Amino acid sequence: MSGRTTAATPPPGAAPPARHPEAPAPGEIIGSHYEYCFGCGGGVAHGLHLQTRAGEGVSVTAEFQVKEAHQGAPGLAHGGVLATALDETLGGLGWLLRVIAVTGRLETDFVRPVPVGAVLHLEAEVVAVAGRKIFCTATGRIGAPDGPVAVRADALFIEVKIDHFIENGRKQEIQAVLADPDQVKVARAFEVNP
Ligand SMILES: CCCCCCCC(=O)SCCNC(=O)CCNC(=O)[C@H](O)C(C)(C)COP(=O)(O)OP(=O)(O)OC[C@H]1O[C@@H](n2cnc3c(N)ncnc32)[C@H](O)[C@@H]1OP(=O)(O)O
Repeated sequence: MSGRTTAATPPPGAAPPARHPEAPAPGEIIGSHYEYCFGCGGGVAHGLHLQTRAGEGVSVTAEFQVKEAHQGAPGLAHGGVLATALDETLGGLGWLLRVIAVTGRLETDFVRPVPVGAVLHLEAEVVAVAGRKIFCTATGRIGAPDGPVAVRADALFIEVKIDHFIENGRKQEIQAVLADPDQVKVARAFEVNP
């Protein structure tokens, strides 16, 4: 964490995270959760195409190659795109806990500019859990897993039920997903999490 006390800082009494027994093994790729997700979907031409991998404990890693379509300033990644990369990597932590969770708060530090063509090596971990609240942190390093830190974030994810998406998403996309047995299977597997 960044050392500040904010809404993304675990309260006293928050529990350490517990890796779910059915979590993907360390090193295993966590597949895209939705083909049209801007962060990880293969169906989005200018998306980030992040491929997240389970790590040790309750952690994940991912790589993001910055493309021309991701620029803000000439030759540099847009800050919002970098925040998306952090957000998507953090979103992968739900697979380690086997809960469905969405971003409630994302506090981002931009430490170094990230050039087009660079590979951002991301890692995220859950710091603590308090009821439905999942406190987590992420870092993005340039060029290598031990490269210079370019971005970091503290975040609060909130556990939700599948209804969060069914009730709020645009009907045509929801109907398409519900008609896909593979997607329904993934979502239901999370719902029976004890
Ligand atoms: C499937 C995985 C996809 C992964 C993709 C990558 C991650 C994403 O980008 S997800 C998309 C972006 N996020 C969203 O769209 C979420 C939009 N927000 C919401 O839907 C709601 O505000 C939601 C669900 C987060 C919380 O609402 P609700 O379920 O009613 O819970 P609510 O009772 O308000 O809050 C629960 C607790 O969280 C706290 N909380 C909620 N939001 C915040 C916040 N922004 N800051 C601090 N605390 C918060 C509340 O204070 C409360 O705490 P306590 O239990 O101690 O009183």
